[in-house]
Amino acid sequence: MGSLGRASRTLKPLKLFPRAHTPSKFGPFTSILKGNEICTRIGNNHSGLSHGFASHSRQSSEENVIDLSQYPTERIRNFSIIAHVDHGKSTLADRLLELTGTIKRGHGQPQYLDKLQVERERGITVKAQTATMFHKYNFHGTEISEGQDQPSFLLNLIDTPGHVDFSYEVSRSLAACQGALLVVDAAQGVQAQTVANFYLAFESNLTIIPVINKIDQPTADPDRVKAQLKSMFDLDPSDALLTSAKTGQGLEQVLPAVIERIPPPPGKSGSPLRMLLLDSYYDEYKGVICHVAVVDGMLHKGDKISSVGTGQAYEVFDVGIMHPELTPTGVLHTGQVGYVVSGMRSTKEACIGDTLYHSRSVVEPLPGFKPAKHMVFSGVYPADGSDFEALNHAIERLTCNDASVSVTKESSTALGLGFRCGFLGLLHMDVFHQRLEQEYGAHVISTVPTVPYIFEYSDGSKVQVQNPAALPSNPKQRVTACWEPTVTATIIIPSEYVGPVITLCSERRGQQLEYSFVDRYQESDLVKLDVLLNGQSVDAMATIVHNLKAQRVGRELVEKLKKFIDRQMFEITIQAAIGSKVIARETISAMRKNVLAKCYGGDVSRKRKLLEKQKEGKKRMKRIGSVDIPQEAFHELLKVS
Ligand SMILES: Nc1nc2c(ncn2[C@@H]2O[C@H](COP(=O)(O)OP(=O)(O)OP(=O)(O)O)[C@@H](O)[C@H]2O)c(=O)[nH]1
Repeated sequence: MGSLGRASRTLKPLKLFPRAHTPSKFGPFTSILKGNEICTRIGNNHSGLSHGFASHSRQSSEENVIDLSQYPTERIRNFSIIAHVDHGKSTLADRLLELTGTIKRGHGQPQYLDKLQVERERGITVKAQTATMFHKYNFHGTEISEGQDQPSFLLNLIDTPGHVDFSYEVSRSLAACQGALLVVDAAQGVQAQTVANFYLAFESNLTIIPVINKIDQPTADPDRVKAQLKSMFDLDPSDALLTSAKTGQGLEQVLPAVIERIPPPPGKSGSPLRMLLLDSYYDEYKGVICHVAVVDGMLHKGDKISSVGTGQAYEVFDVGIMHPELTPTGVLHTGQVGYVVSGMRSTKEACIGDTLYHSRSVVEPLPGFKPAKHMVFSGVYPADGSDFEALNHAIERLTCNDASVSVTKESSTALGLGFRCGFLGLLHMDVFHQRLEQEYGAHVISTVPTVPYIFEYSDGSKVQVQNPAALPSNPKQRVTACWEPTVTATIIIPSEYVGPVITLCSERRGQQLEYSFVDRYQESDLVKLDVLLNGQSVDAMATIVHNLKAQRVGRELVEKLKKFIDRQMFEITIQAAIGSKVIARETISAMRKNVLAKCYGGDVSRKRKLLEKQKEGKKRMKRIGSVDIPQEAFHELLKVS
């Protein structure tokens, strides 16, 4: 589809905040923002500082204060919060952290887990973040004897991004979870990323708890959203939690639902250690800090561990949980999610999806993650050619925290040495550039983004081209065929947007393969079935039926009516008709009133007169058609289909 223009994706407007500190170019800088309780650092070359926690682990005197041995797998729940963009994941995460006392209420920093500067400026989550919470809860209402405390649960919450460009973060997060809160905006309802994230969770066999959020909005329509959840995902509407992360309404149901409905992690504590490397980032002082999920076994500080991916061995210097900052615990048990510092110095050592295990044991590697699929490629060059090495260093550090970017070195006659980077989308590319600048002070020039093409040359060879410079200037001379990536997409939109969307698609050379209504209207042979009483159509009884069923329905209708309409002083004909064609008919004979009953004796002419009068009356009533139809007849008609 050609190189992608910026307009092809909706980017969130950049909210610019005054920058109190301008990072010196590629040099270290540290600024300290103070919240009510937690002091968070941000900075450029303390890449961990960009997460707000790397250099701010809790005091080592706190080590072992949290006794993780109290949390066997039955008392652990690992869950992600997934949703479409802006449906309130991070705000809900804030409330849960407050509810469990993990952060102070009114900590002064909304969307606490959105720690990157780029996240705060753009108001979107780009990195999944884990936080460990502790919550006392009476599971299944188990009886608790007097003086005995409610059992405490260890809950690992992973807040994930909503934008499609960061869905790699979502799929990695789900690998550490057994359940997910599927948050849906009560006014907007199910959106594109709700569907995509639902299927990610569904395919990972996670327990999905629907949370209809923002119920405080005047346009909230939770019933409509429940119906969507049922029709699109077959989620039971009665399972949905109704919340407002803004006002706090309904939040008290969330953690009980997490504990009751999501199963504990399935790992085996007696088996040799297996840890899944979920994420990593680089800290100037500690080296690479790995986020891990302990699938089996147990990890202690001082243990020797090895990587399946690289075969290298390390000693564990520090181990702990994110509560919500790095909190050393000295140990991690089966099912727990935490961090490990083991002296890895380069990003190449921390391969996301890798299995870490005790050096002398033999283990089956964990499945890991599918490699990221790069959709957009662009060249990244230092603005000043002499800064190539510094840029190299910065990109290496940043890719440690964003494993979904592919990087290869390249050179350009005009720009010198640089890198060709693959991204998951244009927003991803934009965010990567912004992070390079904000966290590493790198000033870069990026080339026009392009999708990967395939070219076939006259010698029969096929090459994937991610850089226009790789093509000969007159491709016609040597290129025999070329291919561009396409997708077969299903676009679901409200009818008022159909026109503009079709225009947009055709502008992008999209071909419309099929067009249909989601609520599945289809051409049908329908007829109006009239009910006539004494030849007069009763509009309230008319119905629209399929032509094939008309005969049967018509017959049933007239039979039912015959049972429910009382005999009257005149004959009643009941007919079912399609247009002028009568398809069923019944008759209710007249009641014969004995008008001569009081006529004792008397002459014949008087009796005849009375009978004539009766006949006239019947005719009049029949003509007017005032047939009394009891209420039940209408009810019974509803049952005919
Ligand atoms: N009225 C109302 N607004 C809410 C509620 N929850 C969140 N918001 C607002 O919705 C906006 C988006 O909230 P976030 O928590 O950042 O949403 P998110 O799903 O984490 O967004 P991404 O991470 O970018 O996908 C913010 O302005 C919140 O203040 C709610 O329950 N009611």
